[in-house]
Amino acid sequence: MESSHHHHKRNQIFLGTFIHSVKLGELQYMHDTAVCVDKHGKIVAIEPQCDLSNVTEALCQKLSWDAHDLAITITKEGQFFFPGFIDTHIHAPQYPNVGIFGKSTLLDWLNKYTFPMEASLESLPKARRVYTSCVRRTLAHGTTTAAYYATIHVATTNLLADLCHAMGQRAFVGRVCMDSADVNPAYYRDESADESLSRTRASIAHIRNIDPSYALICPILTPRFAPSCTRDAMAQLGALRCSSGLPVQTHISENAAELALVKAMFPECGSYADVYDKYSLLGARTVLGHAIHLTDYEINLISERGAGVAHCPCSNSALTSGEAPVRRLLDAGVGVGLGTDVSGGYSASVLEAVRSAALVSNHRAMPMGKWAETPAEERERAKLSVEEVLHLATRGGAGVLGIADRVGGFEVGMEWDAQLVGLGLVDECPDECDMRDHGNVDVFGWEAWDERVAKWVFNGDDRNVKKVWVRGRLVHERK
Ligand SMILES: Nc1nc2[nH]cnc2c(=O)[nH]1
Ligand SMILES: [Zn+2]
Repeated sequence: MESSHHHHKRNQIFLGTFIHSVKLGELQYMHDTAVCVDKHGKIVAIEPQCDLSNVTEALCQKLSWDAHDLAITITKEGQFFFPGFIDTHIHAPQYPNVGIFGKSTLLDWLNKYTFPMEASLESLPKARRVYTSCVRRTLAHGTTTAAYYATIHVATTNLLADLCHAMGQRAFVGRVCMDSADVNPAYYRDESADESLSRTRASIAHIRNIDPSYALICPILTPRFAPSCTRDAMAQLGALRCSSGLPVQTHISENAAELALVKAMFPECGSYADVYDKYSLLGARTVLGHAIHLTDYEINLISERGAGVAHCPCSNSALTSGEAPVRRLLDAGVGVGLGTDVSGGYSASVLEAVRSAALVSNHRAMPMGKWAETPAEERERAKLSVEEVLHLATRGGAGVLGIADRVGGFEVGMEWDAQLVGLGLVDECPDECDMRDHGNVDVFGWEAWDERVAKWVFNGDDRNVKKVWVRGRLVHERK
Protein backbone atom coordinates (compact mmCIF):
# COMPACT_ATOMS: atom_id res chain seq x y z
CA MET A 1 0.00 0.00 0.00
CA GLU A 2 2.65 2.49 1.09
CA SER A 3 3.89 3.52 -2.33
CA SER A 4 6.61 5.66 -0.77
CA HIS A 5 8.33 2.36 0.05
CA HIS A 6 9.21 2.18 -3.61
CA HIS A 7 11.41 5.22 -3.60
CA HIS A 8 14.18 6.25 -1.32
CA LYS A 9 13.14 9.01 1.07
CA ARG A 10 15.55 11.90 1.22
CA ASN A 11 16.10 14.94 3.35
CA GLN A 12 14.99 18.11 1.59
CA ILE A 13 15.78 21.79 1.60
CA PHE A 14 13.32 24.35 0.27
CA LEU A 15 14.73 27.75 -0.62
CA GLY A 16 13.21 31.10 -1.47
CA THR A 17 10.02 32.91 -0.49
CA PHE A 18 7.57 31.44 2.01
CA ILE A 19 4.23 32.99 2.89
CA HIS A 20 1.94 31.75 5.67
CA SER A 21 -0.59 33.01 8.18
CA VAL A 22 0.76 33.62 11.65
CA LYS A 23 -2.57 34.65 13.12
CA LEU A 24 -6.01 35.70 11.92
CA GLY A 25 -5.46 38.67 9.61
CA GLU A 26 -1.68 38.52 9.50
CA LEU A 27 0.42 36.92 6.78
CA GLN A 28 4.16 36.59 7.24
CA TYR A 29 6.44 36.96 4.21
CA MET A 30 9.75 35.15 4.55
CA HIS A 31 12.22 35.87 1.76
CA ASP A 32 15.67 34.35 1.22
CA THR A 33 14.68 31.63 3.62
CA ALA A 34 15.62 27.97 3.87
CA VAL A 35 13.23 25.34 5.27
CA CYS A 36 14.75 21.95 6.06
CA VAL A 37 12.48 18.90 5.95
CA ASP A 38 13.69 15.50 7.14
CA LYS A 39 13.00 12.06 5.63
CA HIS A 40 9.82 11.75 7.66
CA GLY A 41 8.40 14.97 6.21
CA LYS A 42 8.94 17.02 9.33
CA ILE A 43 10.26 20.59 9.33
CA VAL A 44 13.46 20.46 11.38
CA ALA A 45 14.97 23.89 10.74
CA ILE A 46 14.02 27.27 9.33
CA GLU A 47 16.79 29.67 8.42
CA PRO A 48 15.58 33.19 7.62
CA GLN A 49 17.51 35.85 5.72
CA CYS A 50 20.22 33.62 4.37
CA ASP A 51 22.48 33.70 1.34
CA LEU A 52 20.77 31.05 -0.75
CA SER A 53 23.86 30.47 -2.90
CA ASN A 54 25.86 28.85 -0.11
CA VAL A 55 23.52 28.06 2.77
CA THR A 56 23.04 24.38 1.87
CA GLU A 57 26.49 23.28 3.04
CA ALA A 58 26.13 24.99 6.40
CA LEU A 59 22.65 23.56 6.99
CA CYS A 60 23.80 20.03 6.21
CA GLN A 61 26.66 20.43 8.64
CA LYS A 62 24.31 21.72 11.32
CA LEU A 63 21.82 18.88 10.80
CA SER A 64 24.43 16.17 10.14
CA TRP A 65 22.88 15.54 6.74
CA ASP A 66 24.64 14.03 3.75
CA ALA A 67 24.87 16.96 1.32
CA HIS A 68 25.02 14.56 -1.62
CA ASP A 69 21.76 12.81 -0.77
CA LEU A 70 19.47 15.79 -0.65
CA ALA A 71 16.56 17.16 -2.69
CA ILE A 72 16.57 20.93 -3.16
CA THR A 73 13.62 22.99 -4.43
CA ILE A 74 14.09 26.69 -5.11
CA THR A 75 11.36 29.25 -5.85
CA LYS A 76 11.74 31.12 -9.13
CA GLU A 77 10.96 34.80 -9.52
CA GLY A 78 7.33 35.40 -8.59
CA GLN A 79 6.90 32.01 -6.92
CA PHE A 80 6.31 31.26 -3.27
CA PHE A 81 5.63 28.36 -0.94
CA PHE A 82 2.28 28.46 0.83
CA PRO A 83 0.85 25.93 3.31
CA GLY A 84 -1.36 23.33 1.64
CA PHE A 85 -5.06 24.10 1.75
CA ILE A 86 -7.35 22.31 4.17
CA ASP A 87 -10.81 21.44 2.90
CA THR A 88 -12.83 20.85 6.06
CA HIS A 89 -15.97 19.69 4.25
CA ILE A 90 -16.19 17.80 0.96
CA HIS A 91 -18.42 14.99 -0.31
CA ALA A 92 -16.24 12.83 -2.58
CA PRO A 93 -19.17 10.81 -4.04
CA GLN A 94 -20.86 14.04 -5.15
CA TYR A 95 -17.86 15.02 -7.29
CA PRO A 96 -19.56 13.98 -10.58
CA ASN A 97 -22.34 16.47 -9.75
CA VAL A 98 -20.18 19.61 -9.46
CA GLY A 99 -22.08 22.55 -10.93
CA ILE A 100 -25.39 20.72 -11.18
CA PHE A 101 -27.86 22.27 -8.78
CA GLY A 102 -30.23 24.36 -10.86
CA LYS A 103 -32.56 26.41 -8.72
CA SER A 104 -32.91 23.76 -6.05
CA THR A 105 -32.46 24.29 -2.32
CA LEU A 106 -31.12 21.82 0.21
CA LEU A 107 -33.90 19.29 0.73
CA ASP A 108 -35.04 18.96 -2.89
CA TRP A 109 -31.40 19.07 -4.02
CA LEU A 110 -30.66 16.07 -1.78
CA ASN A 111 -33.51 14.06 -3.29
CA LYS A 112 -33.07 15.11 -6.88
CA TYR A 113 -29.29 15.06 -7.36
CA THR A 114 -27.46 13.86 -4.30
CA PHE A 115 -29.02 10.67 -2.96
CA PRO A 116 -29.22 9.01 -6.42
CA MET A 117 -25.56 9.82 -7.13
CA GLU A 118 -24.37 8.66 -3.72
CA ALA A 119 -26.36 5.43 -4.01
CA SER A 120 -24.59 4.68 -7.31
CA LEU A 121 -21.23 4.81 -5.53
CA GLU A 122 -21.93 1.36 -4.13
CA SER A 123 -20.27 0.18 -7.33
CA LEU A 124 -16.57 -0.43 -6.77
CA PRO A 125 -15.48 0.33 -10.37
CA LYS A 126 -17.47 3.56 -10.39
CA ALA A 127 -16.19 4.53 -6.95
CA ARG A 128 -12.62 3.93 -8.13
CA ARG A 129 -13.11 6.27 -11.09
CA VAL A 130 -14.93 8.98 -9.13
CA TYR A 131 -12.70 8.92 -6.05
CA THR A 132 -9.47 8.79 -8.06
CA SER A 133 -10.58 11.87 -10.04
CA CYS A 134 -11.68 13.67 -6.90
CA VAL A 135 -8.42 13.10 -5.02
CA ARG A 136 -6.28 13.92 -8.07
CA ARG A 137 -8.25 17.12 -8.74
CA THR A 138 -8.22 18.38 -5.16
CA LEU A 139 -4.47 17.70 -4.93
CA ALA A 140 -4.03 19.70 -8.15
CA HIS A 141 -5.82 22.60 -6.46
CA GLY A 142 -3.41 22.47 -3.52
CA THR A 143 -5.65 20.61 -1.06
CA THR A 144 -3.26 18.70 1.19
CA THR A 145 -5.88 17.79 3.80
CA ALA A 146 -9.52 16.94 3.12
CA ALA A 147 -12.33 15.94 5.48
CA TYR A 148 -14.36 13.63 3.27
CA TYR A 149 -17.90 12.42 3.57
CA ALA A 150 -18.08 9.15 1.63
CA THR A 151 -21.36 7.18 1.36
CA ILE A 152 -23.15 4.58 3.48
CA HIS A 153 -21.21 1.78 1.72
CA VAL A 154 -18.33 0.24 3.64
CA ALA A 155 -16.41 -1.24 0.70
CA THR A 156 -16.23 1.96 -1.32
CA THR A 157 -15.65 4.14 1.74
CA ASN A 158 -12.65 1.90 2.46
CA LEU A 159 -11.57 2.35 -1.15
CA LEU A 160 -11.61 6.14 -0.71
CA ALA A 161 -9.33 5.75 2.30
CA ASP A 162 -7.02 3.45 0.28
CA LEU A 163 -6.84 5.94 -2.60
CA CYS A 164 -6.03 8.91 -0.36
CA HIS A 165 -3.36 6.80 1.30
CA ALA A 166 -1.86 5.70 -2.02
CA MET A 167 -2.01 9.16 -3.62
CA GLY A 168 -0.65 10.77 -0.48
CA GLN A 169 -3.45 13.13 0.51
CA ARG A 170 -3.99 13.67 4.21
CA ALA A 171 -7.61 12.80 4.81
CA PHE A 172 -10.38 12.27 7.28
CA VAL A 173 -12.69 9.68 5.81
CA GLY A 174 -16.22 9.24 7.11
CA ARG A 175 -18.72 6.53 6.31
CA VAL A 176 -22.00 8.41 6.26
CA CYS A 177 -24.52 7.35 8.92
CA MET A 178 -28.16 7.73 7.90
CA ASP A 179 -30.58 5.26 9.41
CA SER A 180 -33.79 7.29 9.72
CA ALA A 181 -36.66 6.15 7.53
CA ASP A 182 -38.24 9.61 7.65
CA VAL A 183 -35.88 11.64 5.48
CA ASN A 184 -33.64 9.10 3.78
CA PRO A 185 -35.01 7.32 0.72
CA ALA A 186 -35.64 3.58 1.00
CA TYR A 187 -33.01 2.91 -1.69
CA TYR A 188 -30.27 4.70 0.23
CA ARG A 189 -30.11 4.28 3.99
CA ASP A 190 -28.77 2.09 6.80
CA GLU A 191 -31.33 -0.57 7.78
CA SER A 192 -31.05 0.16 11.51
CA ALA A 193 -29.05 2.04 14.11
CA ASP A 194 -27.11 -1.11 15.00
CA GLU A 195 -26.33 -1.71 11.33
CA SER A 196 -25.20 1.90 11.00
CA LEU A 197 -22.82 1.51 13.92
CA SER A 198 -21.40 -1.84 12.89
CA ARG A 199 -20.74 -0.56 9.38
CA THR A 200 -19.06 2.50 10.85
CA ARG A 201 -16.87 0.30 13.04
CA ALA A 202 -15.92 -1.74 9.97
CA SER A 203 -14.68 1.35 8.14
CA ILE A 204 -12.74 2.50 11.21
CA ALA A 205 -11.11 -0.94 11.48
CA HIS A 206 -10.07 -0.76 7.83
CA ILE A 207 -8.36 2.61 8.30
CA ARG A 208 -6.63 1.42 11.46
CA ASN A 209 -5.36 -1.48 9.38
CA ILE A 210 -3.83 0.65 6.60
CA ASP A 211 -2.60 3.50 8.84
CA PRO A 212 -2.44 2.32 12.48
CA SER A 213 -1.27 5.64 13.93
CA TYR A 214 -3.60 7.72 11.72
CA ALA A 215 -0.50 9.57 10.50
CA LEU A 216 -2.14 10.35 7.16
CA ILE A 217 -5.67 8.89 7.13
CA CYS A 218 -8.02 9.21 10.07
CA PRO A 219 -11.59 7.95 10.44
CA ILE A 220 -14.24 10.53 11.27
CA LEU A 221 -17.68 9.78 12.71
CA THR A 222 -20.24 11.12 10.25
CA PRO A 223 -23.89 11.34 11.21
CA ARG A 224 -25.09 13.00 7.98
CA PHE A 225 -27.29 15.50 9.82
CA ALA A 226 -29.82 15.22 12.62
CA PRO A 227 -32.84 14.56 10.36
CA SER A 228 -31.01 11.60 8.76
CA CYS A 229 -30.34 9.84 12.05
CA THR A 230 -32.39 8.12 14.70
CA ARG A 231 -31.87 9.02 18.34
CA ASP A 232 -30.51 5.50 18.84
CA ALA A 233 -27.83 5.95 16.17
CA MET A 234 -26.80 9.38 17.46
CA ALA A 235 -26.59 8.07 21.04
CA GLN A 236 -24.37 5.18 19.92
CA LEU A 237 -22.18 7.49 17.82
CA GLY A 238 -21.84 9.85 20.79
CA ALA A 239 -20.75 6.96 23.00
CA LEU A 240 -18.25 5.88 20.34
CA ARG A 241 -16.90 9.42 20.13
CA CYS A 242 -16.39 9.52 23.89
CA SER A 243 -14.67 6.14 24.03
CA SER A 244 -12.52 6.55 20.91
CA GLY A 245 -11.72 10.27 20.81
CA LEU A 246 -12.38 10.22 17.06
CA PRO A 247 -13.44 13.44 15.34
CA VAL A 248 -17.02 14.03 14.19
CA GLN A 249 -18.43 15.81 11.17
CA THR A 250 -22.02 16.73 10.41
CA HIS A 251 -24.20 19.52 9.03
CA ILE A 252 -25.99 22.18 11.07
CA SER A 253 -28.37 25.05 10.41
CA GLU A 254 -27.98 25.33 6.66
CA ASN A 255 -31.45 26.08 5.40
CA ALA A 256 -34.85 27.29 6.63
CA ALA A 257 -36.78 24.14 5.65
CA GLU A 258 -34.14 22.01 7.39
CA LEU A 259 -34.52 24.08 10.58
CA ALA A 260 -38.28 23.49 10.55
CA LEU A 261 -37.69 19.77 10.02
CA VAL A 262 -35.31 19.53 12.98
CA LYS A 263 -37.75 21.42 15.17
CA ALA A 264 -40.56 19.04 14.21
CA MET A 265 -38.47 15.87 14.54
CA PHE A 266 -36.74 16.79 17.83
CA PRO A 267 -39.35 18.77 19.78
CA GLU A 268 -37.67 17.80 23.05
CA CYS A 269 -34.53 19.74 22.10
CA GLY A 270 -34.39 23.52 22.51
CA SER A 271 -32.30 24.08 19.39
CA TYR A 272 -30.49 22.35 16.51
CA ALA A 273 -27.15 22.55 18.38
CA ASP A 274 -28.86 21.04 21.43
CA VAL A 275 -29.70 17.91 19.43
CA TYR A 276 -26.01 17.18 18.83
CA ASP A 277 -25.10 18.24 22.34
CA LYS A 278 -27.70 15.92 23.85
CA TYR A 279 -26.08 12.95 22.12
CA SER A 280 -22.49 13.91 23.06
CA LEU A 281 -21.62 14.78 19.48
CA LEU A 282 -20.58 18.36 20.20
CA GLY A 283 -17.00 18.82 21.36
CA ALA A 284 -13.39 19.40 20.34
CA ARG A 285 -12.82 17.98 16.84
CA THR A 286 -16.50 18.21 15.91
CA VAL A 287 -16.74 19.90 12.51
CA LEU A 288 -20.11 21.53 11.87
CA GLY A 289 -20.81 22.21 8.21
CA HIS A 290 -22.49 25.53 7.31
CA ALA A 291 -23.71 26.93 10.69
CA ILE A 292 -25.55 29.76 8.97
CA HIS A 293 -28.72 30.45 10.93
CA LEU A 294 -27.53 29.89 14.49
CA THR A 295 -28.93 31.75 17.48
CA ASP A 296 -26.61 33.48 19.95
CA TYR A 297 -27.41 30.67 22.38
CA GLU A 298 -26.21 28.07 19.87
CA ILE A 299 -23.04 30.00 19.02
CA ASN A 300 -22.19 30.19 22.72
CA LEU A 301 -22.91 26.49 23.20
CA ILE A 302 -20.70 25.55 20.24
CA SER A 303 -17.95 27.80 21.57
CA GLU A 304 -18.19 26.32 25.08
CA ARG A 305 -17.98 22.79 23.74
CA GLY A 306 -14.96 23.67 21.58
CA ALA A 307 -16.56 22.51 18.34
CA GLY A 308 -15.61 24.15 15.04
CA VAL A 309 -17.34 25.27 11.88
CA ALA A 310 -16.71 24.40 8.23
CA HIS A 311 -17.73 27.54 6.36
CA CYS A 312 -18.82 26.64 2.81
CA PRO A 313 -19.56 29.93 1.00
CA CYS A 314 -19.76 28.53 -2.57
CA SER A 315 -22.35 26.01 -1.47
CA ASN A 316 -24.29 28.54 0.57
CA SER A 317 -24.57 30.81 -2.47
CA ALA A 318 -25.36 28.00 -4.93
CA LEU A 319 -28.13 26.46 -2.82
CA THR A 320 -29.39 29.90 -1.66
CA SER A 321 -28.82 28.79 1.93
CA GLY A 322 -27.61 32.13 3.30
CA GLU A 323 -24.45 33.85 4.53
CA ALA A 324 -22.80 32.39 7.61
CA PRO A 325 -21.97 34.87 10.41
CA VAL A 326 -18.24 34.17 10.27
CA ARG A 327 -17.17 37.27 12.18
CA ARG A 328 -19.66 36.56 14.96
CA LEU A 329 -18.41 32.97 15.18
CA LEU A 330 -14.79 34.12 15.36
CA ASP A 331 -15.62 36.81 17.92
CA ALA A 332 -17.34 34.14 20.04
CA GLY A 333 -14.19 32.02 19.97
CA VAL A 334 -15.49 29.38 17.56
CA GLY A 335 -12.82 27.93 15.25
CA VAL A 336 -13.66 28.30 11.56
CA GLY A 337 -12.21 26.50 8.53
CA LEU A 338 -13.27 26.55 4.90
CA GLY A 339 -15.05 23.80 3.00
CA THR A 340 -15.79 23.38 -0.69
CA ASP A 341 -18.86 21.25 0.15
CA VAL A 342 -18.66 19.57 -3.25
CA SER A 343 -21.23 19.34 -4.76
CA GLY A 344 -23.50 21.74 -2.89
CA GLY A 345 -20.45 23.81 -3.72
CA TYR A 346 -19.76 23.94 -7.45
CA SER A 347 -15.96 23.80 -7.21
CA ALA A 348 -13.40 21.42 -5.72
CA SER A 349 -10.99 24.35 -5.29
CA VAL A 350 -10.36 25.71 -1.81
CA LEU A 351 -9.02 28.88 -3.46
CA GLU A 352 -12.52 29.34 -4.92
CA ALA A 353 -13.92 28.96 -1.39
CA VAL A 354 -11.35 31.50 -0.17
CA ARG A 355 -12.48 34.23 -2.57
CA SER A 356 -16.11 33.28 -2.12
CA ALA A 357 -15.71 33.63 1.66
CA ALA A 358 -14.46 37.17 1.11
CA LEU A 359 -17.37 38.04 -1.22
CA VAL A 360 -20.04 36.43 0.96
CA SER A 361 -18.71 38.37 3.96
CA ASN A 362 -19.06 41.55 1.90
CA HIS A 363 -22.73 40.74 1.36
CA ARG A 364 -23.24 40.84 5.11
CA ALA A 365 -21.73 44.34 5.07
CA MET A 366 -24.19 45.79 2.54
CA PRO A 367 -26.70 48.13 4.19
CA MET A 368 -29.80 46.57 2.66
CA GLY A 369 -32.04 43.55 2.77
CA LYS A 370 -31.73 41.21 5.70
CA TRP A 371 -29.07 43.29 7.46
CA ALA A 372 -30.60 46.74 6.95
CA GLU A 373 -31.18 46.95 10.72
CA THR A 374 -27.68 45.81 11.63
CA PRO A 375 -25.59 48.70 12.97
CA ALA A 376 -23.16 50.08 10.38
CA GLU A 377 -20.14 49.29 12.54
CA GLU A 378 -21.07 45.63 12.91
CA ARG A 379 -21.76 45.38 9.17
CA GLU A 380 -18.36 46.82 8.34
CA ARG A 381 -16.70 44.38 10.72
CA ALA A 382 -18.32 41.45 8.89
CA LYS A 383 -15.94 41.89 5.95
CA LEU A 384 -13.16 39.31 5.82
CA SER A 385 -9.80 40.40 4.41
CA VAL A 386 -7.59 38.38 2.05
CA GLU A 387 -5.32 37.67 5.00
CA GLU A 388 -8.24 36.45 7.08
CA VAL A 389 -9.74 34.11 4.49
CA LEU A 390 -6.30 32.60 3.80
CA HIS A 391 -5.97 32.00 7.53
CA LEU A 392 -9.27 30.10 7.54
CA ALA A 393 -8.10 27.97 4.59
CA THR A 394 -4.95 26.86 6.42
CA ARG A 395 -4.57 27.32 10.19
CA GLY A 396 -8.31 27.70 10.73
CA GLY A 397 -9.07 24.37 9.08
CA ALA A 398 -6.21 22.67 10.93
CA GLY A 399 -7.68 23.97 14.18
CA VAL A 400 -11.18 22.63 13.67
CA LEU A 401 -9.78 19.22 12.66
CA GLY A 402 -7.48 19.11 15.70
CA ILE A 403 -4.23 19.00 13.71
CA ALA A 404 -3.03 22.59 14.23
CA ASP A 405 0.16 21.32 15.85
CA ARG A 406 1.05 19.39 12.67
CA VAL A 407 -0.06 21.45 9.65
CA GLY A 408 -1.28 24.88 8.59
CA GLY A 409 1.94 26.87 8.79
CA PHE A 410 5.70 26.72 8.39
CA GLU A 411 7.13 26.04 11.84
CA VAL A 412 9.80 23.72 13.17
CA GLY A 413 8.08 20.54 14.36
CA MET A 414 5.27 20.79 11.82
CA GLU A 415 4.96 18.56 8.77
CA TRP A 416 5.75 19.76 5.24
CA ASP A 417 2.27 20.06 3.69
CA ALA A 418 2.80 22.77 1.12
CA GLN A 419 2.12 24.11 -2.33
CA LEU A 420 4.50 25.91 -4.66
CA VAL A 421 2.52 28.79 -6.18
CA GLY A 422 3.63 30.50 -9.38
CA LEU A 423 2.06 33.69 -10.68
CA GLY A 424 2.10 34.96 -14.27
CA LEU A 425 5.30 36.77 -15.06
CA VAL A 426 7.12 38.04 -18.15
CA ASP A 427 9.31 34.98 -18.51
CA GLU A 428 6.34 32.63 -18.25
CA CYS A 429 4.75 34.11 -21.35
CA PRO A 430 4.86 31.66 -24.24
CA ASP A 431 6.61 32.92 -27.38
CA GLU A 432 3.42 33.38 -29.38
CA CYS A 433 2.16 35.93 -26.88
CA ASP A 434 5.52 37.48 -26.14
CA MET A 435 4.66 40.67 -24.33
CA ARG A 436 8.16 41.68 -23.37
CA ASP A 437 8.13 44.62 -25.76
CA HIS A 438 4.72 45.67 -24.63
CA GLY A 439 5.75 45.92 -21.04
CA ASN A 440 3.91 43.01 -19.44
CA VAL A 441 5.66 44.16 -16.30
CA ASP A 442 2.94 46.79 -16.03
CA VAL A 443 0.39 44.03 -15.57
CA PHE A 444 2.15 41.46 -13.39
CA GLY A 445 5.32 41.51 -11.40
CA TRP A 446 5.42 45.14 -10.24
CA GLU A 447 3.24 44.68 -7.17
CA ALA A 448 4.08 44.59 -3.51
CA TRP A 449 3.89 41.04 -2.12
CA ASP A 450 0.58 41.55 -0.33
CA GLU A 451 -0.90 42.79 -3.61
CA ARG A 452 0.42 39.73 -5.44
CA VAL A 453 -1.27 37.52 -2.88
CA ALA A 454 -4.56 39.40 -3.38
CA LYS A 455 -4.26 38.90 -7.15
CA TRP A 456 -3.65 35.21 -6.55
CA VAL A 457 -6.71 34.92 -4.28
CA PHE A 458 -9.06 36.63 -6.72
CA ASN A 459 -7.64 35.38 -10.04
CA GLY A 460 -5.70 32.22 -9.29
CA ASP A 461 -6.58 28.64 -10.11
CA ASP A 462 -4.92 25.23 -10.40
CA ARG A 463 -2.59 26.52 -13.14
CA ASN A 464 -0.81 28.46 -10.42
CA VAL A 465 -0.25 25.33 -8.32
CA LYS A 466 3.13 24.09 -9.58
CA LYS A 467 3.91 21.43 -6.97
CA VAL A 468 2.20 20.00 -3.91
CA TRP A 469 3.71 18.05 -0.99
CA VAL A 470 2.14 16.18 1.91
CA ARG A 471 4.41 15.08 4.79
CA GLY A 472 7.34 15.88 2.53
CA ARG A 473 6.15 13.63 -0.29
CA LEU A 474 5.61 15.22 -3.70
CA VAL A 475 1.98 14.37 -4.46
CA HIS A 476 1.30 16.63 -7.45
CA GLU A 477 3.40 18.31 -10.09
CA ARG A 478 1.99 20.48 -12.86
CA LYS A 479 3.47 19.43 -16.17
N1 LIG B 1 -24.70 20.82 1.65
C1 LIG B 1 -25.16 19.67 2.10
N2 LIG B 1 -25.98 19.68 3.14
C2 LIG B 1 -26.43 18.49 3.59
N3 LIG B 1 -27.25 18.21 4.62
C3 LIG B 1 -27.39 16.88 4.66
N4 LIG B 1 -26.69 16.29 3.67
C4 LIG B 1 -26.09 17.28 3.00
C5 LIG B 1 -25.21 17.30 1.86
O1 LIG B 1 -24.86 16.29 1.27
N5 LIG B 1 -24.79 18.53 1.46
ZN1 LIG C 1 -22.08 19.00 3.00
